[in-house]
Amino acid sequence: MADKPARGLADVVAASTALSDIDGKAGRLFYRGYDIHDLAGRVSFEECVYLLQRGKLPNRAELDRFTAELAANRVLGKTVEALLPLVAQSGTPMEALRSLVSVLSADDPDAGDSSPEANERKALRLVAQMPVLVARYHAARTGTTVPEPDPELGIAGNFLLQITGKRPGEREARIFDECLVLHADHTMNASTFTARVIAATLSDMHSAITGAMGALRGPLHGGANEAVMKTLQSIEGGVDGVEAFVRETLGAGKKIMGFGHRVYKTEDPRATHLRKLSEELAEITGNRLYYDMSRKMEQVVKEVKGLYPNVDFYAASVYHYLGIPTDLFTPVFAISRMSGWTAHVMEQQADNRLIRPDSEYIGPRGQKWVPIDERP
Ligand SMILES: CC(=O)SCCNC(=O)CCNC(=O)[C@H](O)C(C)(C)COP(=O)(O)OP(=O)(O)OC[C@H]1O[C@@H](n2cnc3c(N)ncnc32)[C@H](O)[C@@H]1OP(=O)(O)O
Ligand SMILES: O=C([O-])CC(=O)C(=O)O
Repeated sequence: MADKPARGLADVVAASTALSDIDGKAGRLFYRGYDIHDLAGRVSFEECVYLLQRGKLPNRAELDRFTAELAANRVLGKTVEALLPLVAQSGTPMEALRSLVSVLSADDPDAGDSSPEANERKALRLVAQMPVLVARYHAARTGTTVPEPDPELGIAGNFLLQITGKRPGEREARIFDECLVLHADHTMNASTFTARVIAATLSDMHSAITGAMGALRGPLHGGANEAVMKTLQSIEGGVDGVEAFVRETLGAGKKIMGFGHRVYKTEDPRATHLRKLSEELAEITGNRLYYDMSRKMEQVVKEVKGLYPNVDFYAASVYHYLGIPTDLFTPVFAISRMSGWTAHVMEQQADNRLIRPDSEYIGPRGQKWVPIDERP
């Protein structure tokens, strides 16, 4: 007989990883041993991708080569190009993009090859393609065209350029770059676990990433950033309406998106940075509304329920201030997390064993089969 399951696998150690580590009590996060507080604002997203996928921080020459390879792979193949206009008319962005990510494998020159070398190339391509895919998807659904990438800009700057149609200010590009670094990896979160389960059957990289996209979409995971923005926009009376909204919502036993975390029992260290970035953008844009509402909401939720904001909470106002449409917030999360997912797939397959836990049977036993015509 199986043991009682840990509900939601809480506290179960499901894999070994050298990619990231969390101290939930102290509110600390590390990528390959580097404290997120040391990386945020200091390394570019490209350096962070290299760190996760290749195992070390790159030196100048390595980074230049890697950046050039990423830029060379910012293209979509003919199958995705053909399907984009059709898929862009359907469902939500995450549903459409999940399907399109799956289609990327049709044009991948390494399709059918899951060797470590092929996986490394696929991992780089997926990180390079994802921002272009989101921008092209957005253009297809709005009937606009995407500006050519600017060779002077990195992944973050080019994404803002392609989504807003305007060259971002230097500070805005750096702020978004920092957001991508902050979201890159996070131990055994639901989407990463999904990717590893798929990878552990020795399936292919694109299958694992497609599954991860599906898991990220839900509002209990990456979908929360979009939900936070919608919540802020739904509150009447701006800052003055926040307290009543929070008390009413929590009083009714409902959740407020962007708060709480399975692992952090204190402030999520990424929220510390995102709060500062939100405040800075409130100043730059001259629009403090969503930052001030967020501060108030944070204070009241803490007072009433003792919960802290997670990564999705201040990411919402930051992305809004950067001019990103609300329904693309979760795709933006995927642009960043692609680096972690792909690295986890490679790590899983480098030392693989099928992931197949047990279950506790709670149904009836001793049932007797009855012919179909005699069943009540
Ligand atoms: C990138 C990310 O994935 S970060 C997380 C993004 N998700 C969200 O922001 C959604 C809102 N938050 C939540 O739903 C949860 O905090 C999760 C899903 C993140 C973590 O879930 P779990 O560890 O399973 O905690 P669980 O949902 O059981 O919550 C424990 C208690 O705190 C309460 N709680 C947790 N989060 C919240 C919240 N955001 N609002 C109100 N109450 C909450 C629960 O109602 C529960 O209370 P109870 O013991 O009185 O019933
Ligand atoms: O770790 C988790 O459960 C969710 C999270 O914060 C993330 O994926 O960044």
